[in-house]
Amino acid sequence: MARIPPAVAAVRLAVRRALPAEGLVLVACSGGADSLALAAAARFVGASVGLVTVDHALQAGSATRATELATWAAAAGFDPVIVETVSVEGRPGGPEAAARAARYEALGSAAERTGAIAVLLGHTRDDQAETVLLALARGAGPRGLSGMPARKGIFWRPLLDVARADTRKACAALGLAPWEDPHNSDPAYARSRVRADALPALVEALGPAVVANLARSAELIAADNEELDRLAAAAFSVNVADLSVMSRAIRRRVLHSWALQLGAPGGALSHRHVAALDALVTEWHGQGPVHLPGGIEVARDRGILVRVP
Ligand SMILES: Nc1ncnc2c1ncn2[C@@H]1O[C@H](COP(=O)(O)OP(=O)(O)OP(=O)(O)O)[C@@H](O)[C@H]1O
Repeated sequence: MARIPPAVAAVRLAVRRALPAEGLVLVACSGGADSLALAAAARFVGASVGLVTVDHALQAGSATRATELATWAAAAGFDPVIVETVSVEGRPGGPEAAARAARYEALGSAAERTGAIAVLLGHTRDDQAETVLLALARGAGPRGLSGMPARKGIFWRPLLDVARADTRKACAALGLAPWEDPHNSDPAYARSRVRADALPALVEALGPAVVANLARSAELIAADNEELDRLAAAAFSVNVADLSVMSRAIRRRVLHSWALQLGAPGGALSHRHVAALDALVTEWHGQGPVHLPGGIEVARDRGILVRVP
């Protein structure tokens, strides 16, 4: 029997560890090397595996590419095979954020329609290391430094421990020709520059373990972060007397989650906003209301934090 190429074996092992014993899973496949290698491995190890590809209709030829991928998937035995065409226009944020939001929405609705228990995403260890570096560079707190979770709801990332080089090698070994997204090498994006320059420079200076080590830091921080979130949820209060006796770490989490509950958009809510809320508790000198994103105002009124109507 022919020996299985190590990269193919590595991807299959990671997928085998993540997949449930039964139930439909959908692979979210862009046609890029990561999600193509993921799809091939899931098809090999999984009992019931479908494939969904999203056409954002932003690049020339995207519909043809989606059709070609769907044709391959059907021939390879994925069932169901779904092409979701989404409209990115008229959504808030930049084009990248809009495309991402539309994509996750379409993937979620495909899962709902088909009764799939999970949607598998192809993020690799390298993606995780890039995410952590970007988070460090913008001064993120533990939440950002936790990187991408291996599971969040129906979205699972089985390849977070797999090197990107292995997904490429696996595709080559299986005779699959991945699509190269021009966005990924466009230096206009910070992530592309991290991928092309910053991370390779760190590897050059500090050795190849840097990538796995950054990903491991994310995992360690994520575990602590989750525990702090649990403690904050249990201690939740907007009463100044209660807030004053909490540790800073817990109090700021309580204030952050309250701001989200009030409807402040998570993406726009920054460290600065939470610090201003914190000052209502710890540096009180009769200051005016704190302005949060989303037009929300919060003030301190007789020992309680309140939303200003
Ligand atoms: N057009 C697409 N159709 C289906 N799945 C996709 C598509 N684009 C990306 N994905 C899925 O998302 C994974 C990550 O892709 P990519 O890195 O391009 O997205 P991202 O914007 O970084 O995602 P995230 O918002 O999760 O960080 C892919 O491996 C694949 O599983």
